[in-house]
Amino acid sequence: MTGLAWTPDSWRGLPAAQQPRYRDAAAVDAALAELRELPPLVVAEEVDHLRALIAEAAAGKRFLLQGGDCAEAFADCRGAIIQDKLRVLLQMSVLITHGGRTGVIHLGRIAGQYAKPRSGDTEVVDGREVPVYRGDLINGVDPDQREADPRRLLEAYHRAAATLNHLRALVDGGFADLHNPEHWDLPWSREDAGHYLETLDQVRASLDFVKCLGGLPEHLRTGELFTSHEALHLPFETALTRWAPEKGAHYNLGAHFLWIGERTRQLDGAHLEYIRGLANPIGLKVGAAMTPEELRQVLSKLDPQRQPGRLTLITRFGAGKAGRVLPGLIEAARAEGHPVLWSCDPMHGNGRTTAGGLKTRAFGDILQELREVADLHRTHGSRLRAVHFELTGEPVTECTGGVEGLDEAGLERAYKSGCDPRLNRSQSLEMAFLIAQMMRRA
Ligand SMILES: O=C[C@H](O)[C@H](O)COP(=O)(O)O
Ligand SMILES: C=C(OP(=O)(O)O)C(=O)O
Repeated sequence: MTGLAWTPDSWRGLPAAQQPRYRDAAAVDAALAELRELPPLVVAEEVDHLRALIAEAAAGKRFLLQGGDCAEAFADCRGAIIQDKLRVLLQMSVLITHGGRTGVIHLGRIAGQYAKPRSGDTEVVDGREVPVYRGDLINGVDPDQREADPRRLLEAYHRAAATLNHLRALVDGGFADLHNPEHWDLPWSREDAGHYLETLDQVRASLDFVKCLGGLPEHLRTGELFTSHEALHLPFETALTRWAPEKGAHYNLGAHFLWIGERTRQLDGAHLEYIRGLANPIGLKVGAAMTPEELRQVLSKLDPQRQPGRLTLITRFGAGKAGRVLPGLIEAARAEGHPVLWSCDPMHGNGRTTAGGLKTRAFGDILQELREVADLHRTHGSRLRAVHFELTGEPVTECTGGVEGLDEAGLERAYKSGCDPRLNRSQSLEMAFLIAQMMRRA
């Protein structure tokens, strides 16, 4: 699996973008040494299982739903918040399953999504220039806590472990049971819910029917949940990388799935070097600047064996831009024979800042990109079998639009994200209804 001369440390010495600068190098080394000894958060068997499921999605037999916070906050490592995140993913999953007549893989941006790449090194808060917030793994969102702090490396591990422990308990304890009525309280009035109610009634009827037949088999009843985060902080990720002797391969066992972001995917950079040797299924963000030739080179680096389930290409172009770029990329992947899973992240190309300085995204732009990308795949003989969203189960006000008609003036009401705006629960569910409709029509 590993390429020539790859080791978990072979990225060192290559240019590594977006790495924090710490003042106390000895404290970083001590934290990393401790991390290397701590138990892994996931096991290689689960990772292999996810890779097999992703291979099925790429072959059109499943659908991958990846979603969660932009930047998980340590302070949000709380039962109710974790439960809300799981609930919204599961609700979306049921709608997509129903609409697409397909099994859904649940992949949270959760239990480790603590590091953020940023456009600049500093920002101005209340008239003061401070280092930019890079995620709780590195510094604090509070402008007085912006120095990179090595103690956060261990804190991140422990918060991720606690989050994952709670998620596993919820799933094992039946919270993920599709029949559970608590999943089905919609956040809208009957009027607002409009024609979604009809779909919901059909979903309910289907679940009742299955119940009459004796219920779903065990493996379908408790939805599995996998974890993912951006592999950004390379020393941290390396410390969570383990040799699995029974598999003869290296795995990052800090999450089931890791991805490389748009800002760190340089061909000769440290991030691609690090990730290429892992046995995990991996993702790569693909922005509008990616050329077919560059994609060919990336594919041969990350998936030389053309392994099903290995690579998910997560496009993030912005509404109105996919038509110019995507057909060439689809053709390049096909010509090279890579069995990639195509995913659409309609969030990261659609950000803008309001006059009042809040980062937001419009529900309409997000939906437009999703529709454009799905159509382009269809017309170019490819298939979109995955989506990637920044979302939360909480009633935040960060993105505009949706059934509730949130406008810019309403954003300040409950704006919580430390970095980019997320779909709230209502907007996430509406998006799932619309994805389900799209799939049914297709
Ligand atoms: O989530 C993605 C990036 O971290 C984020 O969009 C960067 O935001 P910035 O341009 O404000 O730094
Ligand atoms: C930073 C992210 O995305 P991108 O690399 O696509 O900008 C992200 O998904 O958190």
